[in-house]
Amino acid sequence: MNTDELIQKLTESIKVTSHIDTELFTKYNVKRGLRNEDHSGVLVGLTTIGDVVGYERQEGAALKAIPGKLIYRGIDVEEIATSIDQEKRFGFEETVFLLLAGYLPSPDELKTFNTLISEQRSIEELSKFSILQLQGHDIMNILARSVMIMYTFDDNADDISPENLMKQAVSLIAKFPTIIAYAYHSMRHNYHGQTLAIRHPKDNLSIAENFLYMLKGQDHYTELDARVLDMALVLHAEHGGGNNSTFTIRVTSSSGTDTYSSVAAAIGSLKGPLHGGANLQVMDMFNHLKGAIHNWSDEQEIKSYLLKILKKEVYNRKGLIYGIGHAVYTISDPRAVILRDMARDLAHEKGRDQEFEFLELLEKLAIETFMEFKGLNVNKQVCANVDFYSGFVYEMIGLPREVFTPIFAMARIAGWMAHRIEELNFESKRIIRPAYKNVSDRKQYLPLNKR
Ligand SMILES: CC(=O)SCCNC(=O)CCNC(=O)[C@H](O)C(C)(C)COP(=O)(O)OP(=O)(O)OC[C@H]1O[C@@H](n2cnc3c(N)ncnc32)[C@H](O)[C@@H]1OP(=O)(O)O
Ligand SMILES: O=C([O-])CC(=O)C(=O)O
Repeated sequence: MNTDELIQKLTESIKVTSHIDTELFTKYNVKRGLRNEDHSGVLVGLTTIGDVVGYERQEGAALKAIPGKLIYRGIDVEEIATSIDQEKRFGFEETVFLLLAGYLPSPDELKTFNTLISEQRSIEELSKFSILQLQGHDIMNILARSVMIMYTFDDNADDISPENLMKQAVSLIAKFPTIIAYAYHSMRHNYHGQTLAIRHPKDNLSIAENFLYMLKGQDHYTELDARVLDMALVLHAEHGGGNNSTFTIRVTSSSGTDTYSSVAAAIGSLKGPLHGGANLQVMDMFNHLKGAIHNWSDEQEIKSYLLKILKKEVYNRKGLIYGIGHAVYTISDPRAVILRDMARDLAHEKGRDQEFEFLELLEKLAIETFMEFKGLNVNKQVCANVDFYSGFVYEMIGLPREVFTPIFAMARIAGWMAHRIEELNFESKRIIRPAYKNVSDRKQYLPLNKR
């Protein structure tokens, strides 16, 4: 047997080794995906950071779907969004402070915090050149590797004392935009023959402005672009302990591992197309649908195509409509509602109303088609999630698709670090170690000469 044949044989074994009867989950009362029958999540922890609300639990009755709410440290994110919008100021730094400290900063605290972030943006020369040398097209992957490089250059990398954790949190939050901008330019230079532009971060700019500056250069972004990005960062900063990447940070932190290993793991989780990577998938799907649908306002044509997607007959044959559905939200994801309004206004300004109307119609028809397709098999209402409009918004402010998911990480690093700090510091902490029931048959060991 040659090695290719062996790989083939090993691959075929997956059908057998990975087969587990679905009814066994019911038999042993195993909650698939840590989810209850009614789709609500199995309670695995307590937190004081984010609260994600999509339904009400009524005594002795089924869950009641309600419009989604997202709360950061007790404060409704919609209130934060409204306030920064009305006051025409940047809100991500304040949000980060709120998530890390548990309260809103005073003007003086915010000013000092902005200075602290500014001071921490630069990457030491050695790490910078190591990052620039990293090969690869995927910036999420480069970001994860860059974070591991930071471990090498941190003299206190393994110190998990509260003070050091807070210092590492601020440093990572400040450096993520720099790393992402460098990684993007390096990728562009290496693979697309473009000029290698390595800008020093600028003081006195908000995180959103500095990222746009580092990515696009002076005079290549507007005040509105920066405000839109800032709002997106505020909306993506935190989402409770149960989302896949934050749970990853909590699981890895509970083993006592270092910050960089834990954050790299979370980046890997967020990249997944069912999680943060969906913002890219939505745009790919949208671009496909723009070509595949002849009449962008023909509801019948659109619905029959979406049905084919769900039946795995067209597009990538995965059967998923990206940007639709959520583990917690039912009637609405509050972030998608805000991003949809932003997308509408921006599309108007950029002369892309027709595309926006098509995307908005897709949202409505995807939900209808999904409910009709699933019929009685799904006892849950679905809605557009945060990823449905974000890519379109980023595209309109001139951001390249390669940074869509990294922007999510640039915001979520705040929530991740708040959860890591909580996981390592609450009194009743314990290593996260659930159980798996083994459902295989016992077999006798056969000596090599008898096989
Ligand atoms: C930042 C974020 O992570 S937001 C989520 C981003 N991800 C996406 O947009 C990808 C598309 N959406 C999905 O895959 C899902 O809705 C998820 C992963 C977000 C949530 O999945 P689940 O927790 O399984 O959702 P839920 O319990 O509501 O699923 C009910 C059923 O509908 C299916 N379903 C849910 N959403 C979709 C969708 N968009 N397209 C097709 N089928 C879907 C599920 O696979 C599940 O099918 P099953 O009963 O045959 O197993
Ligand atoms: O909560 C989830 O499962 C996914 C999500 O929306 C997020 O992490 O922002």
